[in-house]
Amino acid sequence: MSKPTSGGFEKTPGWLDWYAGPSKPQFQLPPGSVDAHCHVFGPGAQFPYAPERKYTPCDASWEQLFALRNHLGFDKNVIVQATCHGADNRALVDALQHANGRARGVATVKRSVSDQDLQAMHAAGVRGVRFNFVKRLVDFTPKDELLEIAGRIAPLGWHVVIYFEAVDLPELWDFFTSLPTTVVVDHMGRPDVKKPVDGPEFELFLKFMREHENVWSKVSCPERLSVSGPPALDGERKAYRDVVPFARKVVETFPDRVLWGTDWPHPNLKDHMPDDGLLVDFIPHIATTPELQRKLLVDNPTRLYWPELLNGNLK
Ligand SMILES: O=C(O)c1cc(C(=O)O)oc(=O)c1
Repeated sequence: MSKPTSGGFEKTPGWLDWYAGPSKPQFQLPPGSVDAHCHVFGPGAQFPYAPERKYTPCDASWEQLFALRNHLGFDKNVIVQATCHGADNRALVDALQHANGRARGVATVKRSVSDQDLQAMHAAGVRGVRFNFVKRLVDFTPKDELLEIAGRIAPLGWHVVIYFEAVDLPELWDFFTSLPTTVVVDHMGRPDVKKPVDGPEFELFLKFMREHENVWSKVSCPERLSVSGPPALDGERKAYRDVVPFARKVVETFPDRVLWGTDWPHPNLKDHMPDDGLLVDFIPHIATTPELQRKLLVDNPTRLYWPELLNGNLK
């Protein structure tokens, strides 16, 4: 049955709802694993979607997100502000405040944000801001405004999350490399997986990480990047194989600067909605040893989002 969006909103035509009844993963997540990229949507009646949004989703509440966390076997979440909420972070902050310390957040802010707002978000668990360059999702924000924001959040110990398409990296390079904080790339900078993994486009992304030790990457979203499929549905255990060489390359080259997330509730998928249990079962194909898995799922996200939990045991 189709899921609702509340508050009098109407879902974007063709919207795919998140998957109900995901399977239990066969891959056992290491203790302390973090789903480091997921979202909440609304609910619209409580937290209206932003007037400037490019899509209207079905609702996806923190209760539903935390139920998925428990079902899949994650310990914690990093909730990333979804573009359908613009720079209104209330749904995100509400989710963080209901998480009992088990969620941290990445917000979207404008130049007009006050220091008091930033402090309040920090107290709720926000640890970063997201700059989005994907044209179908957001209107353009001038770089001087983004740099000003980066300069203001840096002293809080926050980082910048960037979302862009691979073809735009050359043009954005100078801006990205001028950012003063840790920089986390969403979904590997969206490589075109039809192109060779050792071709010039992906090589530029690897060079970006190699030459800048402050740059991290989420090796997430095979369901978005895959061209050949097959989809992670109906028990399919060989899903998204065309993405594996790209994600593996990043995990193995930069094991201490990679993160993984479900991307639940998977905004804007057009073709299918994955079974999140099977998505978790994709992880051992891209992080092939227990050590790489522990770094990807536990050590790295803990270092970035819960540094206060470290007691000298983690590198
Ligand atoms: O590719 C996307 O459509 C997408 C959208 C959003 C968002 O709307 O925030 O977040 C993502 O991580 C991915």
